[in-house]
Amino acid sequence: MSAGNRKILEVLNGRTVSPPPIWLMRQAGRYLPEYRETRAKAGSFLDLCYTPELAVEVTLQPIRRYGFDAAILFSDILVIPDALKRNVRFTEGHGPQMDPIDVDDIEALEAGDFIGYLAPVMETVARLRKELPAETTLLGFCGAPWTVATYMIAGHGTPDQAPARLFAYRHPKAFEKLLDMLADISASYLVAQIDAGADAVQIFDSWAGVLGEEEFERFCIRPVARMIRSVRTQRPAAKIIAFAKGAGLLLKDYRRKTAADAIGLDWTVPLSFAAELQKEGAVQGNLDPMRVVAGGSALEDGIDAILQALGNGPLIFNLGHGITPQADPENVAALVNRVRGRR
Ligand SMILES: Cc1c2[nH]c(c1CCC(=O)O)Cc1[nH]c(c(CCC(=O)O)c1C)Cc1[nH]c(c(CCC(=O)O)c1C)Cc1[nH]c(c(C)c1CCC(=O)O)C2
Repeated sequence: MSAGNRKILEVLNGRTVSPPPIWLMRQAGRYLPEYRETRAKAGSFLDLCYTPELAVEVTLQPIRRYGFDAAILFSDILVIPDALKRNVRFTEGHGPQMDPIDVDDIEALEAGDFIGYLAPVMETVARLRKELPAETTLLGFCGAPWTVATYMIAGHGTPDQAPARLFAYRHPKAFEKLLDMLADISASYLVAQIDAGADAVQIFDSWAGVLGEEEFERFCIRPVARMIRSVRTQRPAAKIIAFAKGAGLLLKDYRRKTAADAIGLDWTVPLSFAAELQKEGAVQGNLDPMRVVAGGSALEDGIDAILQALGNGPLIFNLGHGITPQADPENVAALVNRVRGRR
């Protein structure tokens, strides 16, 4: 089977595939016992990301179990600040942490040989492309500049990204410089993943939803548009999914101005609006991850509503955000079967 038969690439080329192809954000993760087993063998979470043998194994686990149409490289969006020497660490129960960046640090920030530093990630991508079934699309990814910057500024996750919003108002020049730098190195990082064998890439802007209209334009649309232009200048055939969680009505602008091949939708996007967005190109989403935890009719009704509203256009079936550790693996099997029409 040639790459031309990979269903997700079909959809990214604007075609309708029926039933729609499916993968899940965070499909490799703690809800799977085999993930927890491999995770226990790695030292830290970053060791797992930087050990190709283990990263390949956890990427393949959900493909073996469910036969998803895409595998997503196992890594994290915070490998970029890690490569920028921000001392990133993941401690049990605390989420990610790193040294918070200030104005002077931004002036001094140098990309250095970040691609060399991230060579294990590219090796994971290359090994995956060799090991995956021919019909499975391999997705690379990175964080969008705004979302990565929120962690770099606070030094950890926060409920509303107040530290980054405040920093952006107080130090607009330094903040813009940080976003531009992240856009440029993230574009190079995506190009390196494509060269290593990724068929398409997704840009995660998980914190887009905390911004006002003007800030969304400056901090999300502008840098992501810059990244996509840069990737396409270097690799004209690149296929790109952009996921701006919580962007709501602003998704129309987001699609037009970034020119992404598909836009990811979270579960708060009304299906009638999603159908309107779909008239302008492919969409991905948008089942509430809690429906997968609930199972039963909550799961079935959620799936059916999406298929009914979006199944007759270019759709990549997905969740509206990552699957959570509480999800029952049996419910994921039921989800895949129902989307594929094996009720
Ligand atoms: C914001 C963000 C991060 N990482 C990511 C985002 C954007 C998407 C989103 O919003 O979910 C993206 C990400 N993180 C991970 C992947 C792997 C690929 C996949 O299966 O989707 C991807 C695509 C693995 C991971 N990244 C992380 C885990 C869990 C850590 C573990 O297994 O010990 C996994 C499987 C850790 C992580 N990494 C991050 C946080 C906030 C956390 C801690 C929260 C948590 O524990 O769930 C940053």
